[in-house]
This record gives sequence, C-alpha cells and structure tokens, in this order.
Amino acid sequence: MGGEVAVDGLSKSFGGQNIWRDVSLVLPDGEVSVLLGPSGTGKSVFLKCLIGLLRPEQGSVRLDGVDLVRCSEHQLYAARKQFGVLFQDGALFGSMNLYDNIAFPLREHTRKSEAEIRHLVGEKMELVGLTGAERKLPGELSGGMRKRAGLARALVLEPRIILCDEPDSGLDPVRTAYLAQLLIDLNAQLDTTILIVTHNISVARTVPDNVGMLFRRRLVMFGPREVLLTSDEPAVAQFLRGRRIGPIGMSEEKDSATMAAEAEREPPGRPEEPAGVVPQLEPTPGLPPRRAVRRRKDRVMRVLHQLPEQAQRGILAGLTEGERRHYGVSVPQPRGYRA
Ligand SMILES: Nc1ncnc2c1ncn2[C@@H]1O[C@H](COP(=O)(O)OP(=O)(O)OP(=O)(O)O)[C@@H](O)[C@H]1O
Repeated sequence: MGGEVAVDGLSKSFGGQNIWRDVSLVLPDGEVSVLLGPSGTGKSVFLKCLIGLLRPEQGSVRLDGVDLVRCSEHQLYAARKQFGVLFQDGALFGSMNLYDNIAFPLREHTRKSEAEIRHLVGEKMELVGLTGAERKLPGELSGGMRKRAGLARALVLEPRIILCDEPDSGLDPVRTAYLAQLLIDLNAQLDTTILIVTHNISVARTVPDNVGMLFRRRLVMFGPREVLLTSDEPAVAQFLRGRRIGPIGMSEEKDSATMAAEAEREPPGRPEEPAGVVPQLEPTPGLPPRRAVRRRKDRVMRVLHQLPEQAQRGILAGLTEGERRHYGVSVPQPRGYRA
C-alpha cells in the first residue's frame, strides 16, 4: 500500500543561491512518477527536502495530513520510516556483506529477532533478484547488482513510498532496462508510490505514470506522462530529444542572444513532431497487474478536458474499446480528420 505525497509551494535556497521555488505537485498513491531535469537543477535536493534531510524555507510536504516541513522531530522520524530511498551510489557500507547491509535498517530501527530479519532480508533479496549473493561485499558486485542491493535495503522496512535518485546512473542501456522493469514489477507486487529522479529519456518515456521537469529554478510541468511526452514546451522538447538546440545549455541555461544565434544557424524546415507517447512498461508476465493503473485512469479521465489537446489524444489512444465505452469517449481521429 502506497501513500499520497502532496508538495505545495516548496522553495529551497542555500545562502543566497535559490535552487528552485514554488514547486507544487502530488505523487499519487501507488503511482510511479519521474522527475527530470538538467544536471544541477536540484533534483537530489528535492528528494532530500521530501524526507526532511534538508529544510525548505517555504511550502509544505504532506503525508497522511502531516506537514513534514514543520512537524516535530518525533513526527518526522515516524514519517521517514514510510520512505525507502535508493541513493545514487547505492550507499552501501563497503565493509559489510550484502546480507548485513540489507539487514542494517532492521537492526537499527526495529526490535526484530534475527530469525525475522533473516526472513525479511531473504524476501527482499529475492524481490530484486539477488538471492545467493548474501555473502558478497559491495566491492565484488557489478554496478547493476549494487543498485539492486541498494533497492533491497530501501525496501526492507516495507516503505509506502520509494524514492530513487538516478537509479540508472553508471548503468549500460541493458542493465538500465532491467532496472526499469524491476521498478515496475515492484510497483505491481507492493503497490508502493515511487518517485524516480533521472536524466534517462528512455526511462522517462516508458516507466512512469506521471512525469515532471525542473528547469530554471521552477517545476516546468508535472502531470500524466502523456502531457510531458507530447509537450512542445521548448525546454521539455529539447530534453526529451537530447538536442543541443534549445534553451538548455552546457551549464543549465542559455541567454537569449545565444538562442537567437542558434535559431539563425538552424536550417529552416518543418518543426519536429513531439517526441510522442510510447507504450508504458507492463509487469513481467505472471505478476499481478499494477493496481495504480485503474486508479490513474479514473483520475486522468476526470481531468481530461483540462489537458492539452495532444495529451488528450495520447490518453484516448491508449484506452481499450471497453474503457472508451466505460468513460463514454470516442476513438481519437488523426489530425486533420473531418467526419
Ligand atoms: N548541502 C548543500 N549546500 C549547498 N549547496 C548545495 C547542497 N546540496 C546541493 N547544493 C547545490 O544545489 C544545486 C543542485 O544540486 P542537486 O545535486 O540537487 O542537482 P541535481 O539536479 O540532482 O544534479 P545531477 O543531475 O547532476 O545529480 C547544485 O548547485 C549544488 O551545488
């Protein structure tokens, strides 16, 4: 069972340096969300603010009616146990074998017996496909195994929300694809709310239910995947295609003179089509369906008319015949179609 995290008007600075301001979004219960953004836009800082490791100056982060920005230490301690975090480097203790690394949060935060710990650690190692690697030291593992071990440790206190900071960093495309599938499979099995911070466009296109992007100290957008994936907002469109031309520069952003010079150099031609909506990953055959899928469809269909037209098309195109009947909507026609 997941939980809804509601972020409202959040702003964070270090000294005089504002990182981002007025960030509002909701991580819907049990859904998978991705937060994109060029390097240095404050994605990791955002994750740390969610769990109270950093304190924003303004705004709120609500879980179960408790504002984690302003609550007591005691409430924050309890709330933190609802979050499991996969840090960028896995954050494993180099001198401990995998079993002890994964058992660590249980030994620190619970009074469970060693027999119970053995059961829970074994269960989580199996979930991430690491059974048999209990005695290995982190230094003996591949990058992908270290990420999965970090994930097992993030899961061991049975959190309702999982935060993953660049789970794909340092992994080849094949290992990244396995990790993406693992996150979808975990969501199907556990119904946990998941937030993934990444630069990886393929992960952003295929894994989440919702996508957002931080740029120029703001949350450019956050919402159903079809909105961002069909967006023609310049920074979003540039990021999704991994292009040099656009507002995102070498060190975060370009000034208007540089952008104007680029526009002059760019050969005239038809504007590119949006990156487009591709099918979302499904759980591995044999696993239960993701419970969030139905909840999300109901939620998105309630606000469909408020979304941009191209996003609406993407959403309607993804419905089955039965779902179209259920929601009372018709088959989307191609652009320019006249009945
Ligand atoms: N504890 C801190 N004190 C001061 N500045 C910090 C602190 N933590 C992060 N920053 C600054 O905040 C900015 C955003 O950092 P952050 O690591 O969140 O970016 P990011 O979007 O996750 O980047 P990347 O994608 O490269 O990991 C950076 O300029 C960083 O130097």
